[in-house]
Amino acid sequence: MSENHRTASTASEAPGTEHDSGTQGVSITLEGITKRYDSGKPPAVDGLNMEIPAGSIVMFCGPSGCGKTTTLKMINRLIEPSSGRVLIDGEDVTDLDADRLRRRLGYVIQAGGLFPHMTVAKNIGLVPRMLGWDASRIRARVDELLELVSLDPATYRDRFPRELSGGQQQRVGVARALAADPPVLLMDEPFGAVDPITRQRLQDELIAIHSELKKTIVCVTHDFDEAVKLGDWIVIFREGGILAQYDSPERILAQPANSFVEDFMGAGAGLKQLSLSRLDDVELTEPVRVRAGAPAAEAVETMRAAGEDYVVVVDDQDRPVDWLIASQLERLETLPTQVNEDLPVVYNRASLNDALDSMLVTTTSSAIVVGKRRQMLGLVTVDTIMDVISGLNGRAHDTAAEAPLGQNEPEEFEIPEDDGRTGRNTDEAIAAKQREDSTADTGDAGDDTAAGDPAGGAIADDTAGNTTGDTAAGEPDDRPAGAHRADGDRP
Ligand SMILES: Nc1ncnc2c1ncn2[C@@H]1O[C@H](COP(=O)(O)OP(=O)(O)OP(=O)(O)O)[C@@H](O)[C@H]1O
Repeated sequence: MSENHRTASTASEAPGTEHDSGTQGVSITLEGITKRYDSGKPPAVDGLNMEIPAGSIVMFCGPSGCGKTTTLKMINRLIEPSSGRVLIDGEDVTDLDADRLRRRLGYVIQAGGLFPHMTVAKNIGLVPRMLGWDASRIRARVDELLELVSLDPATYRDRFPRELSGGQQQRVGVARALAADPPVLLMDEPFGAVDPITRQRLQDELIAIHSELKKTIVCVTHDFDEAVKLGDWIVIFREGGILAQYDSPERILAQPANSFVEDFMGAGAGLKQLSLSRLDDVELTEPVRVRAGAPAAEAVETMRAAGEDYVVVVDDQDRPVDWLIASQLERLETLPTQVNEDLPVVYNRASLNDALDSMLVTTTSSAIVVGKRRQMLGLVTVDTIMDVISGLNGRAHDTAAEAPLGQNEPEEFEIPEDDGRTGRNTDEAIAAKQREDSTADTGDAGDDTAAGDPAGGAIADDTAGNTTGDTAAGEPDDRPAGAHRADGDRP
């Protein structure tokens, strides 16, 4: 289980107070926020109510065009809500002037969003300069932040963004967002533009930074696995900023609230649960260990005495060399000393998913777990992994009581009079209207582009696909707010 998940239960209680390593996170409350870009169309976000607990990481997930970025940008007022309020630590953001807003909300976008003509130090010092800090204070802060994001200040301070790799630019972007020590960090697809290995490293660093600073982090992602890895809580939106589920990763994986969430997660949700647990966290099985080069007959005796039918051969430093079943042992004079490269070996920091992968590749029902210097710690078996899945299902139940509140109260939506239907704002009416709008969008992608949406037709196409599929399936019970309210064990 990742560090952030271990701290999830305390994160929601984190006070919004100062401590030694900086300002801790504060809560964010969305009160019925709606964004309507175009008066003739359904809102991009509709009557969204949501609590984001202080000090937690909340991941916004959902298909393209469902309103994730719009919701995020309404928090820092890059987009003004058409109606509703956003409260940061209980204070309405519309009452905050630009300086106070900058101090409270750091913002990270893809590829860091750095100014190409400014050095790293200038980029990071941008907000402190606007806030009138003196030069020596800014310089000290820049160096402190570069250390925090694992970049050597002397090497990187005076470089320009073009002289950095994608991952380094992203780190500088995070440092810049943290410059004025805001209690809240908003991130929009922060790791979208880097390769998978750098992405994994940056995710691990974000978890480390979060466990040190305890900021409130709201992060938009396309990648559900990233949401599971980073999130204390995950929000899955459907079109129109409608909340399909707001819950812990464990619970979303074990108990998706509706078929939309199930479809969004795709196949293998059970397996994704395994990426929540590390081998470190599970009890390993101790096999019969025998020394490389020893007489095979002795090994058979030791194996029989232990009531087992296989042994693991280790070298004099306890590193695995081979494993042998009884019939193989009986054919040998002495035990092998040559390392069998095909052994399913996994490190103890790996996830259970990694362990299962290694078992599948070698078609064995267990894997050898090693720690520092490749010393064998024990075996993990398929049975252990199955037990963990059942345990996660139980824990998913436990997190239900802590889940933050979230639901939509869609605003009254007038069906145009000449449309031949009557009635307002029923699920069916909205669904029918959306279906119609989506069909119109698909046929006229140029309209969206003209409205200022840079992704234009691509978004319209996706959206049309989803809406038509969902509503045609006729799942009135699938409305997210209803699904939440119907869930008796939630607050
Ligand atoms: N400036 C704009 N003018 C008009 N419509 C917009 C504008 N910005 C976004 N939209 C529309 O609002 C809806 C939500 O867009 P938003 O960017 O919030 O979605 P998203 O979930 O972040 O999508 P993606 O994952 O593709 O970035 C989409 O239908 C989009 O076309």
